[in-house]
Amino acid sequence: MSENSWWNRALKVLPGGVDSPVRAFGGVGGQPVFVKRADGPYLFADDGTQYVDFIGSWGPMILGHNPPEVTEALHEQLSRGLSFGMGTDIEVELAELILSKIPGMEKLRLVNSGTEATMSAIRVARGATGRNKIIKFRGCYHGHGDSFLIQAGSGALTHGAPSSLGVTPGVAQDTLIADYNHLEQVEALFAAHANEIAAVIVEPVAGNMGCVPPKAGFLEGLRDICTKNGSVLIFDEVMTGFRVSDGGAAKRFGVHPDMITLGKIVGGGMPLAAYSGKESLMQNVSPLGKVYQAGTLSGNPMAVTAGLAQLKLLYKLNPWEDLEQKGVKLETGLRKAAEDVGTTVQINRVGSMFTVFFSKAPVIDTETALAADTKRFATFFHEMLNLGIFFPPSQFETTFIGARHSDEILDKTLAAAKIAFEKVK
Ligand SMILES: Cc1ncc(COP(=O)(O)O)c(C=O)c1O
Ligand SMILES: NCC(=O)CCC(=O)O
Repeated sequence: MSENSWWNRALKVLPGGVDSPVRAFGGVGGQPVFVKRADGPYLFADDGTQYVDFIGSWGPMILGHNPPEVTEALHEQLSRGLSFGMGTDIEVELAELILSKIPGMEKLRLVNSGTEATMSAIRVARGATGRNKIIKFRGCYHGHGDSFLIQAGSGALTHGAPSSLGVTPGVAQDTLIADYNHLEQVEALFAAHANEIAAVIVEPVAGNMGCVPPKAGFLEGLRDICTKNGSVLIFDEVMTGFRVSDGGAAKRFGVHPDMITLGKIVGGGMPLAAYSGKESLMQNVSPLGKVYQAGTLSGNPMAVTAGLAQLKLLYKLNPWEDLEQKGVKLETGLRKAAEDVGTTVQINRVGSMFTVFFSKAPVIDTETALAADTKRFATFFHEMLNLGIFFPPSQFETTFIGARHSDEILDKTLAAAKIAFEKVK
């Protein structure tokens, strides 16, 4: 590696060489890949190497890279201008489309990242209830807002810093923690903090400690507890929205929260996210109400164009059943490949989200996720990468299947996995 390689140059100017920790290969070692371009199901590194992309920009690229419908819409919008700082017809169209698809949501506000969406949602919940505390789950990740960097998942878990420095004790004391899938802990927190809890925020399918599905009754139980206690139930669907069904996790599981945050897919690969809620909650948002939230680039026309074009294409193609079948094929195939070489793995999957855990026991919460063998995962990851298959570089992330992962690609992935499992054994 030359002194003047991009990685060496990056290390000199970007902390850890990256703009987001999960890109640094901290959980698997080795040097991160620099990507030059992407097309359909593939990423191309700056040295020209082609990889099958199972990261999908960490979720957004459910239809693969550069669908012509999205690219053409962006070219057209580009000729009209990049940002206006005023309302647009397309933001209204996007809001109408989202609200027509996501059950129970009556109003939304567009923002630039999932982090902004969740930060704003809890502000609304606090404003509406006049209460300060929230409950979040250990190993769930809701972006990097201060209130959420307590026992957080994703890069925080991967890099061994689930609770970040720089979050004041004053903020931290208002975030109560329970274990995912452990309703009794939520009940205990409500018993100990009656009338203090503004909101419970949850990833309806956890994706940031690896993929961990909700146990039967868990989401329903949260719904009941929040209703009983006058607390706001927030589904953070930044990852699951438009992915686990055509109406996200709320529709897939038939449980209806009071607020839903969206990101990733909703922006089609551009910086766009949203928080949504019942009218009674969203009427608190400024300028209608007294909860302030704003943004110079919120509803940016380029981002809205990408999001709108991808969502329209998504509903036209209706890929969810096909994604489920691809998921089944990968899950069964991976399980068989592991069995064939005599290695034990746990494969958790919900629709097109899955994680291969190098673990002997089922993974149902953070404790069991952390019991996985991250060294074996690292070997598996690098073997797959060498064979041209790019899985997320951490045991505690979710692998995303996309509509452009053809049968042939899935077969190639399974063949690679068998070789990789053999090496890990
Ligand atoms: C469930 C969930 N919520 C929130 C976020 C934060 O979104 P962003 O990275 O766009 O700030 C993420 C991913 O990063 C996520 O997976
Ligand atoms: N599952 C984790 C993410 O999607 C986060 C991506 C990032 O922070 O770069």
